[in-house]
Amino acid sequence: MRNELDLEFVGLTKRYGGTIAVDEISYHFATGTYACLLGPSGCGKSSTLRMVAGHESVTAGAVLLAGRDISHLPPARRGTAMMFQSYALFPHLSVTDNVAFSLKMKGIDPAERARRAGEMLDLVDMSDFAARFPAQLSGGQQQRVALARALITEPQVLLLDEPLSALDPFLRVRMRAELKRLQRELGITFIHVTHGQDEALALADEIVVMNNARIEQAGRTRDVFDAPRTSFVARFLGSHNVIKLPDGEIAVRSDALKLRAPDSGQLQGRITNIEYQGTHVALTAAIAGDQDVTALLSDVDFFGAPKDLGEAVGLDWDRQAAHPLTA
Ligand SMILES: Nc1ncnc2c1ncn2[C@@H]1O[C@H](COP(=O)(O)OP(=O)(O)OP(=O)(O)O)[C@@H](O)[C@H]1O
Repeated sequence: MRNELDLEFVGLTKRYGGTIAVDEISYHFATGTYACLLGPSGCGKSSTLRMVAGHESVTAGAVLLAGRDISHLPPARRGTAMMFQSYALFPHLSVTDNVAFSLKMKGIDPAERARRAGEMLDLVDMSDFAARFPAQLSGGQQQRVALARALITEPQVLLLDEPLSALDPFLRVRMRAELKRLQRELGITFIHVTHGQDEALALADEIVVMNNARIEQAGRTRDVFDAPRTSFVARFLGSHNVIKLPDGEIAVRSDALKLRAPDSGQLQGRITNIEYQGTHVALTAAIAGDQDVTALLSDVDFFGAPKDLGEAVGLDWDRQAAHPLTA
């Protein structure tokens, strides 16, 4: 459903000289959506985000927010705020002054600035660190300050460019939950750029998968994951097999492939790898046409009827688990 505060890309295009970084992409983000722009390096994610933020000019097309074309407005007047990959805090300013910086630029008086910065630090659970300087904070703490600094402008849309990439894996998972909590509490749209599939699946209500400057597939996260339309999306999201059959290519989730006795099932294969993954066992089999497929079996199923390398197996799947691919 459309809402007057929604964000929309209309034929959004970015060229750098002869390089086309973003090629006429169109998409509508409902207000309050957590969306991830996902894709391999160089596919145009950051350029898209920077055009929304106003840090990069729009070559053609438009970014609409709340019904107005913001494509040519200065960043501070767009209703968006950006949180960068490197948090880019001012080293010589305290946490409070970093957070309050944009209010100072707007000429808001010191008492009001301190009050609103205090509220924001509370929101990101950093009140105890208000007087510290950035160098006295951990990476995760600096990131919370950067979030508070972006949110103090009360944006309708928060733009996040690889916000978790500088954190260690443990902290990354914790901050992921924090981001989701914040987005729910604020009810605003988050557009989060990542090349991590896990991150996108964990956070996003909607994912926009980009490839070669275009949107390859987009929609509700589960809809895209459950029914990839192209081999690129199936491979990029992972956990899928792309299988070439005589009548075309299909994607089948690894956990939907079932083992059968040799000479039964839809495909015949020979086991080439068995990988124990704790709760699951990933079993790879070579099938006709020099292809590999992976079946993800629960540990109980696998160890109930263990297999050996080199054994012949049949492979099968339910009809609704096969998704025909267009390319
Ligand atoms: N300032 C620039 N001048 C020229 N070409 C650029 C510029 N910025 C980006 N590009 C090119 O535009 C394309 C898209 O880059 P962009 O940074 O948007 O990709 P990305 O998907 O964000 O990649 P990454 O995940 O590596 O950050 C790439 O081919 C890149 O080399």
